[in-house]
Amino acid sequence: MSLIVENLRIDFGARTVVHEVSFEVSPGARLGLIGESGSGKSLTALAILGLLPEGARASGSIRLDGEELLGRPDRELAAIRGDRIAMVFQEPRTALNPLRRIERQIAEPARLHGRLSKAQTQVRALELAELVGLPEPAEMLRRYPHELSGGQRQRVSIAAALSAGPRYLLADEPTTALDVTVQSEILNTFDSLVRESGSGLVFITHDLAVLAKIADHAVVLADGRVVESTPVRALLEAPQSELGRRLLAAARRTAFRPAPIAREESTND
Ligand SMILES: Nc1ncnc2c1ncn2[C@@H]1O[C@H](COP(=O)(O)OP(=O)(O)OP(=O)(O)O)[C@@H](O)[C@H]1O
Repeated sequence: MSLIVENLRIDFGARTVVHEVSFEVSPGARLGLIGESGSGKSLTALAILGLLPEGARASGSIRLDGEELLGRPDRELAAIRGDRIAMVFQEPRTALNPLRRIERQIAEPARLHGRLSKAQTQVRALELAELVGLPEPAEMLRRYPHELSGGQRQRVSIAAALSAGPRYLLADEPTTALDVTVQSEILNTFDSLVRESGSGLVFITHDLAVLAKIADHAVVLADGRVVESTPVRALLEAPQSELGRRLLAAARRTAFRPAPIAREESTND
């Protein structure tokens, strides 16, 4: 049982943006995809979900518990999304439907995949809202996304992603769009929930300090290529790639910088 990405390549016409990327994650394992902006992290995650943008062509292999996903019709991939693999996106504002109450969005994957009655759905939504730390959860469930803060919206996205109990969870920089004080709280909530759920995690980030909190294994991407694949501890102690060394130096600078400066940089991100 695992999610295996093998020699994944993504092209836009004649331009190759992801080159022969391979990694594997099993339920309960925590893998981080780390690289600078434009290195192909998001496209790799979108390829796994079958959600690549128009014009992108993927080749290689993506196997979910033994089944090939690449080339599967969208109808079949849609049945897998949210159920066996779920994703938390960078920007919760766009990930949520503005016209639906929070309760419906949180429980949507569980309901869609046919596991719960209406009454059970309501109970599950409340349970998840409490789990992800939404304040006054019963009242929050009646609101619409625009009536929540960015951090609260991201908590809703995390609850929705975990709702159907997916075996694998992809998270694309789920805290970068948030204020720095909210970031670490949400990261902690996310971390403990994923641990409890036992889902396999693919966590995307450009920040080694964040990666160190959440992942056990790191796949370092530069210009769409894997330049290092190693336990996070080894990456923190002795990075083997040039990019690994740069990411470590950047993480050390952030860690020793006074808080107000770090906050200013983070909101400009
Ligand atoms: N729709 C598109 N059409 C053409 N090129 C694209 C498209 N989407 C992404 N790319 C290119 O593919 C490359 C990888 O993009 P991707 O979004 O995966 O990077 P990333 O590592 O997730 O970056 P970031 O950290 O900024 O989100 C980039 O060079 C980008 O310009």
